[in-house]
Amino acid sequence: MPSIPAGSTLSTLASFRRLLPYVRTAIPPLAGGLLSALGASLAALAIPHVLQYVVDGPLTRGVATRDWTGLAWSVVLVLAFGLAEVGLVALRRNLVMYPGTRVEHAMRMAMFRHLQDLPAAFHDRWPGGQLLSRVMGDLGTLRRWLVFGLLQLVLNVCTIAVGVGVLVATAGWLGLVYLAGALPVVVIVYRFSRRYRVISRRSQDQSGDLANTVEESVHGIRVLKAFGRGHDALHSFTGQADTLRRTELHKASVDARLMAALTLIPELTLGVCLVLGVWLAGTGQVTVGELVLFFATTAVVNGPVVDLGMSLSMTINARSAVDRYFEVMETAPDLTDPERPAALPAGRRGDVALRNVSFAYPDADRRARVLEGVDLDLPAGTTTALVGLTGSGKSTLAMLVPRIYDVTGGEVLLDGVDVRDLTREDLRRHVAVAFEDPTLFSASVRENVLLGVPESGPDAVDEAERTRRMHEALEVAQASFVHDLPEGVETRIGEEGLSLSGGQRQRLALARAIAARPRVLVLDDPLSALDVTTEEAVTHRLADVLRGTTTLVIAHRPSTVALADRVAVLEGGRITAVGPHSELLATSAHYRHVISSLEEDYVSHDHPGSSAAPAAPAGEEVSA
Ligand SMILES: Nc1ncnc2c1ncn2[C@@H]1O[C@H](COP(=O)(O)OP(=O)(O)OP(=O)(O)O)[C@@H](O)[C@H]1O
Repeated sequence: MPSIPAGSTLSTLASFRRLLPYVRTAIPPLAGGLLSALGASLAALAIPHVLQYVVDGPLTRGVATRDWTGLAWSVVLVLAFGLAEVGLVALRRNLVMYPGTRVEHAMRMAMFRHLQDLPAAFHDRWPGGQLLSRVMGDLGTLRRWLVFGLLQLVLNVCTIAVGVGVLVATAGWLGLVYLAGALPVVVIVYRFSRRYRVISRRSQDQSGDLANTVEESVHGIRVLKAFGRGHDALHSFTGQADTLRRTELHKASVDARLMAALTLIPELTLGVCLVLGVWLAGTGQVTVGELVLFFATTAVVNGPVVDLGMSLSMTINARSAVDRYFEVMETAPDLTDPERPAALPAGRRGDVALRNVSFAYPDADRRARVLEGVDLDLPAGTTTALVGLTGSGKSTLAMLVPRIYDVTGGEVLLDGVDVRDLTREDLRRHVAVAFEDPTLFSASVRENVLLGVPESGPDAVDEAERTRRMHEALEVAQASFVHDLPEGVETRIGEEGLSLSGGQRQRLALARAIAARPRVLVLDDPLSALDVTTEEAVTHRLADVLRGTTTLVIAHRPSTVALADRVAVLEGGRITAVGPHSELLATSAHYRHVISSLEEDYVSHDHPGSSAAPAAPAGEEVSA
């Protein structure tokens, strides 16, 4: 499990206070809902008073005087209070329903936005399932608490307070005896809260882990099937599901013990009160009507005492949900826009320069730098292939240009401006990326390809131009297969393009980068899944399109090197040589070594039986 914070040291009140910005607009309707609920409770508490009046008044006198008017009025009053209770409960439901869903929606949107702003290092560390369970499950828990648990908690406490006040005022000692029953309740509730909080947090974390396992298994279903590991995945899932089940059972048993105590203690107290009450009435210290009022009121109060358990557990679950939500929200997005963003100079066309760049992954040892003192110029309009042995840091270097990660030291300049001084929007507009492992979204081919073409804003591109760009990009990327899809470019492709082949997905990702018409194109081995013929066709067309665009292409295959004007060699975290392919072959032993290992990989893994000849730039001979 990565270093995800567990639990919070904040008090419950301080923890909930963080909700204020989201619930502010919901406070008036929620308060209205609370008042309606309190009104309903008061109406319920008023009914015993009418009963006392009936017993001590009309019932006693009416039998002797046959005056039933008072009794009739009492019946009308009981009916009126009953109807008021029902009406106020309905009003409460209506008042709280919409604000609750609004708060949930706003918090969900805020979290999603925040997740987009969080650095790639955060997503390296946090499993998707944990985030999913926070965005979905925890916010659902919080909504239910806001519209039900919170109101219920306040309502229960108020009803109990008013009810106990009425009991003490009605029957003095008898009321105090009832109140004494609250002492063990307070101790039990305190101990329960401490215990339940730990279990509640554990259960929510375990739900997140389980969601993560489902996500990983579904995502990697092909690998699991290919290696016949479905059974192992099921085994691991069953283990986690069992652990969660045990935690839930533990939670339920702690909850049930509280419920039992909250049911038993008031009943026992009531038994003592009954004996005492009968004696008090027998000795004339209270009237029969007062005794009826007392016990009818305890009947109203006992319900909220029992419900207190449920509203408390809902509150504790909600508190864990709030903690889990803010653990994500309070993670600072370190890839932020500068306060005073710089503008790219007009008339320049994408010079990229890396100056004394060093980089270490956030969780790695600071001394274990992947890059150290990298200096590299990518002149505007040129194509540079980046080569190096596996693990030498090529992808890492490429990710520094679009600020997927920020440099640890040094600077990356785009047309002389540090990329950290640009807004991310500006940067994304000018730098497009295609990765080896392309992600496509559950959307149409058109939407996927045009992802980087702005629809609105100062650089908005009109619909006709968007369509033109899409067709051009699809043609360059040799992705004409989209026209054979059931609805052509309007066909929705599955999550991450799972319904397409690896090569088809790569070509769409490449088309997406091309359609964005960036100043700078970063291609991380974007042709690796293509067959020889398609690769040659794409390479040929790409060379035309790349003219005028500054391109950094990570080469895992000799053929990709063929695209480049120059080659940069990454070795031991540094750029050790830059120059045309032929020059490097003559001067750099390491380059020859890298190229020969690329050729070996190419022939033995990718294209057995083929030679590396097409890979070499025209007129060059590749040799180790
Ligand atoms: N997210 C990450 N967190 C920590 N270390 C990482 C991360 N990604 C890569 N690394 C490490 O950084 C080093 C460079 O990785 P990188 O992917 O940049 O190499 P590469 O040259 O592109 O490799 P390949 O040719 O195999 O794709 C490797 O040692 C790798 O283990």
